[in-house]
Order: sequence, then C-alpha cells, then structure tokens
Amino acid sequence: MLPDRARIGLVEDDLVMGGSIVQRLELEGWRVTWWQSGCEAISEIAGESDSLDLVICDVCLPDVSGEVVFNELAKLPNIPPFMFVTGHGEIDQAVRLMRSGAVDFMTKPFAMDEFLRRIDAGRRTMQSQLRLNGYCLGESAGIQRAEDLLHRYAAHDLPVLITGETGSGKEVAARLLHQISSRGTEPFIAVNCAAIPAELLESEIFGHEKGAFTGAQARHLGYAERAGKGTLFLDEIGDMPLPLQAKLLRLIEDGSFHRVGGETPVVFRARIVTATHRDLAQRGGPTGFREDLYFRLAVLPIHIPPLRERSEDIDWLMDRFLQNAAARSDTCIRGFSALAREAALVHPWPGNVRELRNRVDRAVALATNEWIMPGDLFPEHASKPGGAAFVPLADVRDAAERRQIERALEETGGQIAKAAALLSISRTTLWEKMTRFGLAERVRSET
Ligand SMILES: Nc1ncnc2c1ncn2[C@@H]1O[C@H](COP(=O)(O)OP(=O)(O)OP(=O)(O)O)[C@@H](O)[C@H]1O
Repeated sequence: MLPDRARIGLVEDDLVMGGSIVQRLELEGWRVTWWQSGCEAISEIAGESDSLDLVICDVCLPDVSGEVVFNELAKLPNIPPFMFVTGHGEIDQAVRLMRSGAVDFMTKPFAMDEFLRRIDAGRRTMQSQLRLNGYCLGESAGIQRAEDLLHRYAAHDLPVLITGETGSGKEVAARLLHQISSRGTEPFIAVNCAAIPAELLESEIFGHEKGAFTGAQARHLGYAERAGKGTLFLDEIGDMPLPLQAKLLRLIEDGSFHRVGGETPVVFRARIVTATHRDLAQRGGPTGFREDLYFRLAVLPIHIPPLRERSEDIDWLMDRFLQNAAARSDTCIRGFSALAREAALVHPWPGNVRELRNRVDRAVALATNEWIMPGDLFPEHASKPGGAAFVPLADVRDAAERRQIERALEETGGQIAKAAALLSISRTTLWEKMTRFGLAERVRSET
C-alpha cells in the first residue's frame, strides 16, 4: 500500500485524459495536484518541489513542452522524479529526457494497470537512489551515476550499449541491469563475440537446423533462442563480423531471426544488451562497424568509467574482494596495511577492476603477514633492486592530497570555502588542485 502522504503532480492539458488519471490515482490513495499548462506547473512545482513524490508530465503541452518544464525545474536542488507521457512520434524526445534524468516514460495509449505499476517503480527507483548505502557497484559519484542510469533503463526493453575500458565492469553492469528489470528471473545469456571463432559465431548465436552444414547432425538452439524472455548480452560487439552485423540488425528490426539453414522465422523475445571497449561511433575506421546497427544498439547508452577516474572505489573494492577471497580460503589475513592502500591509490590500474581483483586474490593466497603489504599487491615493484615498492614521490603526494581534499569536501558537503579553511589553504589553491585531480567537475555536477 502507498503511504498516506504520497503526492503526485500531474501536468496534462487533455481534460479527459487528465480527469481519468486523477480519478484513478486518487482511488489508489495518492493525493494529486493537476496543472493544465507547463508554465503553471513550473511556477507551482518550484514552490513546493520538496513535497511531491513524483511528477507525471505530458511531453506535448499547449504553452511550453514537457521538456522545457523538466529543464527549468532541473535547476532546483530538490527536483521530484519525473515520468513522461508521450505520443508515438515523441519517443526520441522521451529517451533524451531519460538521459537527462527523468525516471521513465509511457507511450499513449497505455493500460492503466501498467501505468500504475510504472509509477510505483518510478517512485521506488528514486527512493533507492536516495538511499546512500543502496548502491552495489561502488562508492564513487561516477559509478553511482551509472547505477542510477541502469535503474532508469531497467524499466524498458530498448537496447542498451555499455561502453568502457577492458575490465571496468561492463558485464557486471549488464547483469545488474538484468536483475533489476522485470526479466530478472529469466535467463541472462552472455556471449563474448571476440572469443568465438568467426565461422562458428553465427550458429552459436542464431542456432542451426539439422543438416545445415557438414557436421550439423541435429537442430541446435543458439544463444538468441536460449535467452528466452531474458537478456542476450553480446560482449565485444565491435568484433562481430560484418555479415553477422547484418543478421543482428534484421533481428532487431523484425523481432525474429532464422536458424542457419532454417526457413521458419523464430520470434526473438529477449532484450539486447551489448558492450564494447572500442569507440564504435568512429565508424568507417578499421573496425568498420555498421552505422545503422550502431544507432539501433545505442538507443540507451551507458559508460562505465575506468578505475583510475574513480579512486573512491578502490578501497571499497579491495575490501569486497578481500572478503570474497577470505571466504573461499582458510586465511589469517586481517586486512590491508595503510601502505598497501596508499600504493593501490597511486597505481594507474590499466586493467581496471579485473586487475584489482586479481591482485587482491594473489595477495591473499601468497601473503605471509597478517596485514597485506604493498609488495603483496605489487610484487613486480618489490622484486626491483632495493626490494621496496617505490613509486614517484610526486604521485604519492598527489594521491595523499587528493584524498585529504575528498575528505574535506565530504565533511563540508562540497562547500569550497569551508573545505579550504579545514585544509588551511586558499579557495583559489583548493580550486586549482580540485581541477587538477578531476574533482571540480564532480562537485559541480553534484551541487
Ligand atoms: N562494481 C564491481 N563490483 C565487484 N566486482 C566488479 C565490479 N566491477 C567489475 N568487477 C569484477 O571485475 C572483473 C571484470 O569485470 P567485467 O567482466 O564486468 O568487466 P568488463 O568491462 O566486462 O571486461 P571486458 O571488457 O574484458 O569484457 C570481474 O571479475 C568482475 O566481477
């Protein structure tokens, strides 16, 4: 049941549609405030944004568009979650709005039960985003923004393209998207397009009929069919051969495909999620990725930042991997030494989270101390002449400064003047350092 205080704002100029939405929502226990024009909504929501649990907004309004209403209110500190109602021709605009922060959109005409389900999901998405400890991919603002986006994308069936460097966590993101979507109990099928030989890929993905080629002794169901109503995750999509790209494009456009050697189309019911570490948008380059397929796959794009750009996740991931490794083995390791944590912070992590996990696993297996030392994590440094793990002094100083600045900003809720006072430096110096460490952009986007 919804709590008594739950309040919805409705921005809808169509009297019949608005009237029926209000009537139904009130029957469900919501308190509804209805505005019939965009300007009226902007001025009134701005005055009471805190008290609204959700705003449902038509994209097409008589005075200003729903997009203008959203963009105006997005300047407020406490904008309520927005869900858009669109006509068929406005889907591009709705997708753009979701990328800017709207929680969901519905296309007219819709069934009221589905509408109510999405309203409830929209509210829950927002509530889970507000729970500070509710994130499961990491602690940095960058990864939490990505996780928020996954929650918004979860309510849809449109294709998602996940980009990011090797080992940054693209498959982890795809699995999370699957779990939090309504397909969570259906299969999640992951296919690494780069790992399967090109000549086998077609029959692996689409399956084949008996006798389709020499050695095809029985019908074989491919990944697309085995995914059922779940998610088909195509990793390293940039490595997919051109003829297969054409077949995938047809699958997306027709909602069906043919097994190799088959004549009857098979209906495709899964959601397509793809991932790549390449810049597929640079088509025409050596990758030769089809432009039309790229646009079909990248309807809902998401980027997973590399680990070196989210150093707040390093400690968090180290503890998590240590816990997992300790649970698997009988170890007496108590944790990471402060020196090991410092060394991890200054390491550039070219292999991203995968490298971090491998280094922690190895350290847990081989460490001789109760506390993991820098040499356990970075034995290649320890084996250099002199034995100790040395990194340039400037890097150590930068990492320590960055950490102190992050702590001061956290302590002061991002207020530059107060943080500068805590650190006994001028605001200008603090700002310069924040810009150098990539913290300025983050603070700007968070405030
Ligand atoms: N947020 C995370 N929390 C816990 N483990 C993570 C996280 N991100 C990545 N990992 C771990 O790091 C490793 C690499 O992750 P994943 O396979 O998702 O990366 P990827 O970007 O898909 O890599 P590739 O480009 O090679 O396909 C995995 O072992 C995964 O479990």
